[in-house]
Formats: sequence, C-alpha cells, structure tokens
Amino acid sequence: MNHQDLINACREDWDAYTQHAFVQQLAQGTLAQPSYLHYLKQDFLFLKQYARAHALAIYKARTLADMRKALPSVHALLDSEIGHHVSYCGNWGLTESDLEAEPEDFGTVAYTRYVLDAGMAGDIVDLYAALAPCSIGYAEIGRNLAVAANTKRVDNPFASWIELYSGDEFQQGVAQGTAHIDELLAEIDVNSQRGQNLVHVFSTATRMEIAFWQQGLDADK
Ligand SMILES: Cc1ncc(CO)c(N)n1
Repeated sequence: MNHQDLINACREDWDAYTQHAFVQQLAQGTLAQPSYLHYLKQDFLFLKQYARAHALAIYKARTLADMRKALPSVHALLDSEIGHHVSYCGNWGLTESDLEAEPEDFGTVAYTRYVLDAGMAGDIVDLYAALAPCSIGYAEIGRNLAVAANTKRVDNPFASWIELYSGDEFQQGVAQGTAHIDELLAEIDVNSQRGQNLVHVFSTATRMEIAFWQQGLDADK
C-alpha cells in the first residue's frame, strides 16, 4: 500500500478536510478575523505538540536511515512553520510566550494527544499514519489555493498562510516525507489487519483535521 490508499479509504472525510469552508474563506480573504486568530493560536499549540511527535519518530525509528529522514521535519516545524505563526501573531501584539500560555482548546488537545498516543503505543508506521493527514493535507490545500481561480491574491490578509503552505520549502518537505511513508507502507497489504489499522488511524486524524477547521470557524459565533 501507499499513502494514496490511505486517502482513498476515507475519501469523503478527506474532501471535507481539504475543501472545508474555513479553507475557502481563507482563500477568498473573507474569513472572520476572530476565527483566524483562534485558529492560528491553536495551531501554534498544535505545532508544538506536532514537533514532539516528529521527535518521537526519531525515537521510534529502528535504522539510522529512518532517524535521519525524520530530522528535517523537526527542524522545519520549530523554525519555519512555528516562526510564521509567531510572527503573524506579533501583528496582534502577541509574543511567543503569550502564545505558549494560551489555553489549549479541546480539539487541539484531542488531536495532538491522539497522534502522540498512536505513535507511543505503536511503531513508526502507526505514528506516520497519524501524522500523514496533516502534512499531506496541508500540502494539497496549499497547491490547490495557489492555482485556484477564486483565490484572492491581492490584499488578502491570509496571503502569508497560502505562501507558507504552497511554498517550495513546505512542498518539498512534504514530498520527501511522503516518499518515506510510502517506503514504510510498501510491504503492508491495505486489506490486511495491519493495513486496516493504519487506515483507521489515518481516517481518525483526518476527522480531527475537519474538527480543527471547525474550531476556528466556531470562534466567531
Ligand atoms: C492542524 C494542522 N494540521 C496540519 C498542519 C500542517 O503542518 C498544521 N499546521 N496544522
């Protein structure tokens, strides 16, 4: 199996995630500011836990080659991606330590601890099945928004988000990560018990992504 089998096995949820109203409003520049602010603060907290989960991949790796492949994402998360969120939140007068002191919303706790638990209880493949919807999904969304006819490119307050996730650094990082996941999945049959367990983990994380967008939209109610 490969990552495409994981996506195909939860196609409806996958589309609900990658084409969520939050994403469309962000692309069109119409997303309410409280929604974006809440999302970005929660995503900062998400990324902190997500960096821990990538560090766990190094711990769970059995070979040096797998350990090395897990390292660049830890680096990219701690520098570029979290860096973007901190600097954007700086426009609202929030510092990194303000962000670290924000309370985690329920969806943030649920998603991040689910991923960490899948990895701690399982092996590196279980961990990557839980991590994959994040990276592969955001890369797909970034590519879609970069070419979509109805993306607002001029004076869109969320342009930096689109640039981050459609940009070369993120796209290349995800392409490398996805190739690694595919290598690890290659020896597993999607219809085996093991394959179905991985599908379950991947689709649960995908549902958590939908809830994460919704958590942002709901902050404007
Ligand atoms: C919730 C979520 N999923 C995926 C990504 C991409 O890393 C992110 N920043 N946040």
